[in-house]
Amino acid sequence: MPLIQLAEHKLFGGLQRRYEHHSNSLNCVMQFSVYLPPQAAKGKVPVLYWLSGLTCTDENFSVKAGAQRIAAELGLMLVIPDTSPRGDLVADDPAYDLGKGAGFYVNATETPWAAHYRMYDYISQELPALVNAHLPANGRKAISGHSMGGHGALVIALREGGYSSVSAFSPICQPTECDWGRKAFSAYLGNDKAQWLQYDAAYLLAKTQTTLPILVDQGEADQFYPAQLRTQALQDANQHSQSGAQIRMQPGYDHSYYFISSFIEEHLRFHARHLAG
Ligand SMILES: N[C@@H](CCC(=O)N[C@@H](CSC=O)C(=O)NCC(=O)O)C(=O)O
Repeated sequence: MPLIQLAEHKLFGGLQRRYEHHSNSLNCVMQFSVYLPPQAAKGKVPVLYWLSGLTCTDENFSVKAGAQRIAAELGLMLVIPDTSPRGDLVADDPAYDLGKGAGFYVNATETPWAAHYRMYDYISQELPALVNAHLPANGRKAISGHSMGGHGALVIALREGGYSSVSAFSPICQPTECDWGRKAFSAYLGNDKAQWLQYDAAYLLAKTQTTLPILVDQGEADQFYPAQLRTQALQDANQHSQSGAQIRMQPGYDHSYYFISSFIEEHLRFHARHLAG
């Protein structure tokens, strides 16, 4: 599928671009953003995929996180997808935590969602193939995200392999046991809780024997902590699996992009180290 370039801005010596394409997984037209660091003008570079949270598009992280200055220094390409399928033919819900803007990075099996809501396949398969085919990517990749996107990043990295590292800000760690997750998973996946567990980071981490480098930051003043995020479940799973994940509590920080912009540099340096290794 061809990529149509919608916008381009020079930024810290590199290029911030927005693309549109038809997605076979999602059966609709999608947009995503890319930051190409200056090094990408001369050769292929590693890629960090960023998954955003509820209500976001690709623009929230692009505009608010302040990631591009460090990505330019480190020679990291940033690929920033949308959070759900889009368009008039796509099912939606009036609530902010279901439907458009709330794809939860799962492959829906239930009506009316299954026709388009296949964000797991889109992020883990289709988008990397598209990036590798059309952009100067060197084949090495890492993944990160925030809240619903932190859940998506952890689940995809733990299930798929192939990522050098994973990190998350304020992830929904145990969606099978919180209101956001139970609502979305009932709608998208139905009532069989065995199906839900394949998208539960705490469950997956407890079972894993992975040596994948994992970094998680959680603000202690986050308005969704602990009820929706259930960080303790990830900490328990980490101890159980001895996976060596760094799960850091950050006093005073809330759930917002102010938190993300305070620690994004550390996350990018963490990923760059492992992408180079
Ligand atoms: N509108 C909702 C909360 C929506 C919200 O806080 N979204 C977060 C992600 S939450 C988990 O996935 C977000 O990133 N918002 C975009 C931004 O630019 O801040 C409510 O009122 O509770």
